[in-house]
Amino acid sequence: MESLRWREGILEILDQTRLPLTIEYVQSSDYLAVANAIKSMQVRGAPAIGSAAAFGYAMGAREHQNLPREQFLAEMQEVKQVLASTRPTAVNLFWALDRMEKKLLEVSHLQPAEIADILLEEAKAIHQEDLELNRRMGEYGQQLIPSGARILTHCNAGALATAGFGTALGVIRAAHAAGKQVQVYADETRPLLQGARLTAFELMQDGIPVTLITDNMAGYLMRRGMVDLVIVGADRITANGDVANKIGTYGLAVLAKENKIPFYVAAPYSTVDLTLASGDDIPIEERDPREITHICGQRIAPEGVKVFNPAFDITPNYLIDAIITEKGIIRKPYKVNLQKTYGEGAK
Ligand SMILES: CSC[C@H]1O[C@H](OP(=O)(O)O)[C@H](O)[C@@H]1O
Repeated sequence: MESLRWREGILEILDQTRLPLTIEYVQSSDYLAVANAIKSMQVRGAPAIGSAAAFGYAMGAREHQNLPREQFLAEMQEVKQVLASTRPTAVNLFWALDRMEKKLLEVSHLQPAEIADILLEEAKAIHQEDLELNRRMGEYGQQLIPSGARILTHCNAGALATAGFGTALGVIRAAHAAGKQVQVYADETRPLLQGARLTAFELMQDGIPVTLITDNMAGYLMRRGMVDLVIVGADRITANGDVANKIGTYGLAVLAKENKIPFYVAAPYSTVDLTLASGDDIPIEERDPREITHICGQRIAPEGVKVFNPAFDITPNYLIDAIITEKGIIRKPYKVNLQKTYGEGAK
């Protein structure tokens, strides 16, 4: 099951708002449709958002390819701005758009139609690269997974959040494939239930033992010695190793520290943002109050109740035991080791 796929000139997006009950690919015919799919979370998950935006940018180029070059280039700035305005926290969105714009500028001397073809190939390359990175990350990360491990995870950092295989779930898949008999506790992850709807779905499809719990049960399991490690994804990792991830991640990290349980983050280079010094600098998306007052369209809270709905939180670096990447396992001191791995001049 792919979060998105390019089929005969059309971007098909798996509508994750309808999973797991309905498996439906929606066809996005233009970049505005892709922007709406990102904003409405039909496609979600940091790397998947990056891929979708890359294809959206390429589709924008195709839509405008009959314009004179100067007008074409001007329109492409609007395309980038619309896609960049969809969600603020996952840096993969901006990483992908910057990479697409860089490619555009490299070939801006060509005819718009030629540029559009080149941009489509770049979007395909971003998508394929993410899949390859996830598999590499999985191989490195599974070295941290003892046989028989009972793993707690939060939200969905699986194939549905990426171009395939997953980041945190990619590590779990690789451990399972290596014969390590892992079992997973999946936080349901209020308010949008990515854990209940997506992670449980993915792991059951793969035959990986998964038990669904509510978010407020995590502490109970950890204190009772039912969890050997926690592994989550990320939406942005800053230069000092602070991590933005789905709301509730910070609480899990505190509970893990309190119970002396290893806490791991899995993410590719496109999630690392060395331009930000710390997690305090990461914009945190606030979403529609209806995501909290309603479930499946059914009101569960009083009309008019005040709501606060931050979609992410920040886990400070001292609570993170290792960051699993496609280049290996990164440990403290994160500022030094992230710079060494991803900074200027890194190999
Ligand atoms: C592999 S990154 C997945 C990451 O994205 C999720 O957020 P959302 O579902 O709102 O896009 C969550 O933070 C996951 O850890």
